[in-house]
Amino acid sequence: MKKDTIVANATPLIPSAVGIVRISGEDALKIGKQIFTLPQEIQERKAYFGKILDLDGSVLDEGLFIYFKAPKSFTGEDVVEIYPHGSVPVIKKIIENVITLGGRLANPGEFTYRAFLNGKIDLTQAEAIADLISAKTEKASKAAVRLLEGKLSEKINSLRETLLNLISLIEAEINFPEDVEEIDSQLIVENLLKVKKSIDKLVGSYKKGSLIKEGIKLAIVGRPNVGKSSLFNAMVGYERSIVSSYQGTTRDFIEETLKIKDIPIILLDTAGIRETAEYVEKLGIERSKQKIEEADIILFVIDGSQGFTDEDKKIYDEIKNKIHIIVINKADLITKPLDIFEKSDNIIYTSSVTFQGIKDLEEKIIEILGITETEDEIIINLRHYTLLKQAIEKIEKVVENIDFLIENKEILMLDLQEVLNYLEEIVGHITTEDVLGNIFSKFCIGK
Ligand SMILES: Nc1nc2c(c(=O)[nH]1)N(C=O)[C@@H](CNc1ccc(C(=O)N[C@@H](CCC(=O)O)C(=O)O)cc1)CN2
Ligand SMILES: Nc1nc2c(ncn2[C@@H]2O[C@H](COP(=O)(O)OP(=O)(O)OP(=O)(O)O)[C@@H](O)[C@H]2O)c(=O)[nH]1
Ligand SMILES: [Mg+2]
Repeated sequence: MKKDTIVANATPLIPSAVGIVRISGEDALKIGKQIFTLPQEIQERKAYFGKILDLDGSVLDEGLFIYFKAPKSFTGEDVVEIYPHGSVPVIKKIIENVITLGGRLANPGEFTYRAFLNGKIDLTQAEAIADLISAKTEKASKAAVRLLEGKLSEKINSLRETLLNLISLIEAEINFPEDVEEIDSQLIVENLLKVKKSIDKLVGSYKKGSLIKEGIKLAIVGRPNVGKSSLFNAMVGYERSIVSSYQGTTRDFIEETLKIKDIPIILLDTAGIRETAEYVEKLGIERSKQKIEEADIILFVIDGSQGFTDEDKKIYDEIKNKIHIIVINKADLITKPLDIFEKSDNIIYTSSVTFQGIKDLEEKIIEILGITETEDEIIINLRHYTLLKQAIEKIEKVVENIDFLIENKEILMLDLQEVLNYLEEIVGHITTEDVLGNIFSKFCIGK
């Protein structure tokens, strides 16, 4: 079946130095030749400078033209790229003309989808492209690039091989019981545990992966007037939140994003929690409590000059089971450390006046999250995480029931096949339309 030829801008439609229009499909070159002045014979993968023509032959712009001959292109199909200046009307006109000449506007993610269908990239690599484009920090882009380079695929493929070997041994025994040695369950268990260990490690990296990708929600919590908003401002670096000596200054929560050691942080200033609040303040306190629920870490702030009051204690009891750091603020007003918490490693003294302790607090946040530098693969994708978890669960069941399964090799086969399927789904050897639709619909046009 002949696939239609698709076209889209590969660069955003905003005024810029240079833009790219990408055409992919069987007619890419035929169409491209009608809208660009080229020599009679052109070579593939060579940049040509020339005029970009309108359909009436008039000149739209001058630019570059590159022809990537199938299958040596991003999509694996014939691809033509036209590089005009980054002028919005020019780019739009080129696309319109390509459509008039028989092309069709690409759906979001369709170039990448074709690269996947044509075996140029696997599913994890396609997902990596989306992650790379949307990465907000260098750490996130590095993790995505490793995925794009196929590092996860390599790992998954080597695990698949181990499973396939096991499956073929068992299959041989089922089909030719006379000719092959009986497999002992020890060997199966050993191999499965080896596979499980690798998967465990990947699964364990997901928390870090999602922190790197999505950021960390940090809520500043405490009773009124302890200096939450002052701390918030000190951390974001400007007077974002209103500070005053009046209790109940912050009514609604306030959110700002910042980076600590290249990790995106969503910092929340909340209303001081107290019981004797009036109506509007009460609404704010309700919101604070809701934000506490959603936060990854709580910065529990007390006023060092007043010590640990009964009111503090009440709030502390509500948050102490969540990951938290105790911030003893207004440290400039005290001369000796408070001896209120027996022995917690998670106490930091800060002052929003002298800025003492702010750096330590930031370091403590990173330490508490356990984000250390590693070169190991990091799972940044929920789909991968879910499938890996399912694979682990199945392996555990098999190991648990190995005595039964070794006597019932057909069932054992099916179980191992199921583990294998989870891994195949990750790289995209087995997929449903739904999964693919879901993945590629998240792309932007032109990708
Ligand atoms: N101009 C331009 N820049 C781009 C892209 C693009 O499509 N066009 N990309 C789009 O995402 C990324 C690069 N991805 C690409 C991947 C493969 C091939 C390619 O031509 N592959 C051939 C030849 C490989 C080779 O010579 O080693 C192949 O795989 O056969 C091109 C771009 C980022 N930069
Ligand atoms: N000396 C000193 N004063 C501080 C410090 N941090 C805050 N303050 C003062 O404490 C008062 C209350 O500060 P805020 O930051 O508004 O307190 P809050 O916890 O946000 O209060 P609510 O929004 O009412 O819950 C203000 O007068 C601040 O100037 C500090 O580290 N040292
Ligand atoms: Mg406040």
